[in-house]
Amino acid sequence: MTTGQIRKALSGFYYVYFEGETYQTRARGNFRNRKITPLVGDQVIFESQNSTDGYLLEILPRTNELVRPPVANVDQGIVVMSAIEPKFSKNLLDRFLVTLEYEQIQPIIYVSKVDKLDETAYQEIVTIKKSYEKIGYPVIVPDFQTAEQDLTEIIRYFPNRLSVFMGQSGAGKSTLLNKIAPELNLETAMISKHLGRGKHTTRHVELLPLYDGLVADTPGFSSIDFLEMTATELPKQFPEFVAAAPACKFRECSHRHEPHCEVQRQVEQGEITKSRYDNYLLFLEEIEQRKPIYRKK
Ligand SMILES: Nc1nc2c(ncn2[C@@H]2O[C@H](COP(=O)(O)OP(=O)(O)OP(=O)(O)O)[C@@H](O)[C@H]2O)c(=O)[nH]1
Ligand SMILES: [Zn+2]
Repeated sequence: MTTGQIRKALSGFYYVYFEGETYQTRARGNFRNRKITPLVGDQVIFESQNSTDGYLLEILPRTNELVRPPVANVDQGIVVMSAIEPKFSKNLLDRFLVTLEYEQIQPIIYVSKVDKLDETAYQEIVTIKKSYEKIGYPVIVPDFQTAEQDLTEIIRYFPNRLSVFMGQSGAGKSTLLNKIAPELNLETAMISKHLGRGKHTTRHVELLPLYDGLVADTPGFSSIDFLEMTATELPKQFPEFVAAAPACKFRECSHRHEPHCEVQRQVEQGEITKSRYDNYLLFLEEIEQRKPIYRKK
């Protein structure tokens, strides 16, 4: 018995990596009955006499699991946001960030297509970068003058981590990944949207080695609804609210109507970015409206 990691799942087989070797395994019958589906990224206990006839015996506890792509134990999400075409959306960015925080995945923000901006629009992106860095998020914006992609800045986040790229369609995910690792030739693999569309392609995910880390060859969710999060969990996904909350008068402050709310005070003072707070209110409303509403007639 050995502990390894599932790096690929295909047609009922799980490919487990252990010390430089890959073992083809299946889930044991009694294992399947427990209704746990093994996921790529899982740390597993397996047994194998050779490289093709192994069995999965147990899945070790996960830190998280994504549905799209189906990957467990994700360490970081590279959120690719295009500066233009499609237009930069703080609403979308905050959706990604909230979801990643909820899954305990470290976000890295990368802004693409800045070479298409004029000086004024570029400065707006720089302002946005500063406001998110103040919260604690790494934001990578390529240099305007040279339009050089400073890849070293992003590459240093890869070692020893499992990364998933995400961002809306056309944001530049495959373009970026191909620049980072041309040898992976991900052009086709990353185009997830084409997979489900009538082509008889089996949807599968694979973890590929990249700069001493791993990257999922399929990008993450492109649009997000907060299906599981509750209204009380939402403010906990905004690090700057979490930092301010101990100074709120009420312990479970929703930072909305309560008096002596530190979050609202910091928004008024300009210490917390207004757009973050406005998006928080929008998301809160979305979560609340998800529940059935009973109205008196
Ligand atoms: N000028 C410029 N164009 C870019 C940049 N990044 C991506 N593009 C272009 O934007 C388009 C979309 O880029 P992709 O890399 O396919 O985007 P994607 O996020 O993988 O898109 P989906 O596959 O739809 O999810 C392509 O035509 C790219 O050439 C950039 O930094 N600058
Ligand atoms: Zn408050």
